[in-house]
Amino acid sequence: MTLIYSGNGLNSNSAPAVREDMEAAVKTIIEGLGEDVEREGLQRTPHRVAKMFTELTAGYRTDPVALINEAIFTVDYNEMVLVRDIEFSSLCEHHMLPFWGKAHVAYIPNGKVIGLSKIPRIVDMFAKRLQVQERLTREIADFVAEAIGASGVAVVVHGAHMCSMIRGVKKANARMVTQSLQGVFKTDPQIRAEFMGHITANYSDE
Ligand SMILES: Nc1nc2c(ncn2[C@@H]2O[C@H](COP(=O)(O)OP(=O)(O)OP(=O)(O)O)[C@@H](O)[C@H]2O)c(=O)[nH]1
Ligand SMILES: [Zn+2]
Repeated sequence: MTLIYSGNGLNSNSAPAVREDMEAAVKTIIEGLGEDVEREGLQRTPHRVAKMFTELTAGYRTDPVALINEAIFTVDYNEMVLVRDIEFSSLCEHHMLPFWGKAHVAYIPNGKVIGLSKIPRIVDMFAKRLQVQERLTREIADFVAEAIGASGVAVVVHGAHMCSMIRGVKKANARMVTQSLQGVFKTDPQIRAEFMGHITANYSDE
C-alpha cells in the first residue's frame, strides 16, 4: 500500500525529547511579557510549554502505515459506513491557539473496509498538527480514500476556534463547518442527503 502522507518514521507512542531551543524561545516570550521567568511558578513553564506543543503536534510523528496496521478487510458490503461525532482538538496555524469540535467521516466501500478505530486515529493524526480546518478536513478525506480505494468519501468538521472566540473578533458562539465530498458523495445527491441525515439524526442511545 502506498500512502500519500508518510510520517517521518518515528513512533508517536514514544514521546520525543523536548528541544532546548524551544524552551529558550518560550522563555523569551515570557520575558517579553514583562514577567520574571525565575519566579517559582514560571521556572519550569518554558519546559512545560515546549513539551505541551510537542504533544499537541504528535501527528507530525505518526507513522500512517503503523496507524493502519493492516486493518483493511475484504467485506461484501457496499453501503455507507459512517463514524460520526469524533471529537478532536487541533492548533490553528495562524495563532497556535486551539480549535476543537467534531468530525464525521463516511465512505462507500469498493470491496474493502477499514478498522473502525482507525478512522478516529486518522482524524487525530491530522488534527495534532498546526492546521486550518479546511486542510484538516481535506487531508482526512484524501487519506481514507487512498487507504481503501473507496467509491466515495465524505468528511464534515464542526470547529470552535479560540483565536476568534477570546481575542480578535471575539465571537464566542460562531462555529466553522467544513466539508470534503469525494466520489459518489459529490455526484449522487441521494447518497449525500443520506449522509447529511445520519450526521444530524438524534439516535436513541445518546
Ligand atoms: N480559513 C481559516 N481561517 C482561520 C482558521 N483558523 C484561524 N483562521 C483565521 O486566520 C486569519 C488570520 O488573519 P490575520 O489578519 O493574518 O491575523 P489577525 O490579525 O490575528 O486576524 P484577526 O483574527 O482578525 O484579529 C483570521 O481571520 C483567523 O480567524 C481556519 O482553520 N481556517
Ligand atoms: Zn487562529
